[in-house]
Amino acid sequence: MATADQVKALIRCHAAGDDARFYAIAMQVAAQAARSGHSKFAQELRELVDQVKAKASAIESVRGQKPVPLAQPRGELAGLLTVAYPKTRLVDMALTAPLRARLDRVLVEQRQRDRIRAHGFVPMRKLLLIGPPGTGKTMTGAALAGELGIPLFTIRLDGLITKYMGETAAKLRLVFDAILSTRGVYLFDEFDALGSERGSKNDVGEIRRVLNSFLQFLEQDESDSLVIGATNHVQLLDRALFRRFDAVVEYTLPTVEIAIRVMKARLSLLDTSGIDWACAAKASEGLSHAEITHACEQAAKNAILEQSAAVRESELVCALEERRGSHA
Ligand SMILES: Nc1ncnc2c1ncn2[C@@H]1O[C@H](COP(=O)(O)OP(=O)(O)OP(=O)(O)O)[C@@H](O)[C@H]1O
Repeated sequence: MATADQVKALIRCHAAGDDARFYAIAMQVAAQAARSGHSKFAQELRELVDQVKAKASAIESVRGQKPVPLAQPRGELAGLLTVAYPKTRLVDMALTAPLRARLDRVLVEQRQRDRIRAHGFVPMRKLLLIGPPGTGKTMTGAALAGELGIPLFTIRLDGLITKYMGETAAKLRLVFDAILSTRGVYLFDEFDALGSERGSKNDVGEIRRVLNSFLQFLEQDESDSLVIGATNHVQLLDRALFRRFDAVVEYTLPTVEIAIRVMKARLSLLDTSGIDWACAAKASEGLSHAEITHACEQAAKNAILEQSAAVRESELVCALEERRGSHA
């Protein structure tokens, strides 16, 4: 039977979340019980520990929260990709219900990808995010990586094209090799650089070639990574690109409700009891999530510099209007 010390140690391990030690002590108790002739109790205890351990490990792998070894792009890849390990979650974003549902669906399919594949289907993993600047496309890449506990690799295509003029297709191959070998969220930001016909006449030929190789790589890619293209200029994109993605997800400027959520979240550490949110939302009309966030930060800093814990509505409205003024 368990000694008083063992019971106390079990409680301490439980409080500290030290599962490994908790199971070890439980097994010690089982061994002692067996030695003292309580073999039925010992057997039951061992089985119980095995069951609980198996359940905990299944939950961990479904959540995809097993620690991912730190991946750091090396050699040539280092100039093409930047890596981050975001802690961002979808709850950190103010999202409309339909957008949230679409992103949740991506996560569900990712978390259950083995089951989906076992039945001969392919989980959703190639996403094209479209919409105006500052509406959360990049943040979505970070949130999906944060939710799945995998690294976020960012590839700036415009940089890739200008920096490696003439050899971009070969560089893209390196990126797609990485996509296959290291599971992560791969975000091709400023994606329109591939679909657009901007730049000098010489660039156009190069961009076409790169676009074609990109489409080929994307089509052949059967990895476990998420490949995300994000663009502010959907009208510039070649329609051929759309078909290669599993889903096209649209981002828009915030509704009144979403604007209020963005402001409340950004100012949550300060006293906002004096703010009429409907009035602040009116002043934020036409602004993106990013611009509203910046205006909140400005109003918050003003309050801090004035040694006040409260953000005044007039300060916030003024900061929002200043941002709107810079649109004109
Ligand atoms: N849905 C959102 N909820 C909360 N904050 C947001 C949201 N969208 C954007 N933001 C804020 O705006 C910042 C910039 O957003 P983000 O870079 O994701 O926009 P984007 O659509 O990728 O813009 P760009 O095309 O200019 O890169 C974020 O870091 C965050 O502070």
